Amino acid sequence: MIDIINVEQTFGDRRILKNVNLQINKGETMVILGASGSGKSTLLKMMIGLLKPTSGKILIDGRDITRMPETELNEQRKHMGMVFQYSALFDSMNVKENIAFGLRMHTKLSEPEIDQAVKEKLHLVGLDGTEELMPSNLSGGMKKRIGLARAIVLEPEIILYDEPTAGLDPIRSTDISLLIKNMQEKLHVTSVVVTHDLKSAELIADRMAFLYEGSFLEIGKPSALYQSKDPRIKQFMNGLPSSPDIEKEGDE
Ligand SMILES: Nc1ncnc2c1ncn2[C@@H]1O[C@H](COP(=O)(O)OP(=O)(O)OP(=O)(O)O)[C@@H](O)[C@H]1O
Repeated sequence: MIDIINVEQTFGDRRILKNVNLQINKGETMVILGASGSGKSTLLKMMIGLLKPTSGKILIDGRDITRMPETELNEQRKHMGMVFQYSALFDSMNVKENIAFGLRMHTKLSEPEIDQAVKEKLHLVGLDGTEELMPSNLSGGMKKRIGLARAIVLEPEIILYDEPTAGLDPIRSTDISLLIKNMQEKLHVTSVVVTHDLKSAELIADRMAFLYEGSFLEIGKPSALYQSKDPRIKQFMNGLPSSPDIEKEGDE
């Protein structure tokens, strides 16, 4: 379980996250929604220990990663996979080496075992036989899939996704969302997905959390967000243009 307790983040004099609390249960898919700049990626970076909060705690299975020494944090990260917004593949490595990277870093698997693990993960993401391709020869959707294969290669208990469907056309976006769902069903991982893609969120979320200017306004089943009376949530869920009146109304 991931337990975010009273987390605050300031950059200079800007308070980006304000007293954030969120519990993510084992095996669930939590989707974090919110407008650009609301602090979603900042929170995700904290969950994998890339950024330390200004104050507060982040417990993973009861252990506070914000206070862990680097060696222990690295150990913890082996149980976590991250899918980055722009795939973040190594351009000079082929698909196999990109996926095998974590295995070479963190395990002592033999070459045939690595081959087998890469093959299995490529099969899971529907890209059998692409081991020798270079990232420059892959479409955006394929790169996302390879990013996903790389994130699951160490069979993590937690997968964090930063905008997994960003930059994809609607059909590819649905493909990736279904893949995330499929992965969830097969691997029973705990997933945290940051997105503004509502269609994708609906397909994959067990629960949703709506971040607004650094605070959660609502955390609950998707229906709770769709039925919310808060004008700031209604506006986002209905894709309405921003209006100063809505912000004023929401602050009352
Ligand atoms: N290292 C940093 N130093 C200073 N400001 C930062 C830093 N990282 C993020 N910010 C600021 O914090 C705010 C929240 O950024 P964040 O990337 O978390 O938002 P987001 O909700 O993920 O947005 P988007 O959906 O556009 O990716 C932004 O105003 C951003 O400029």
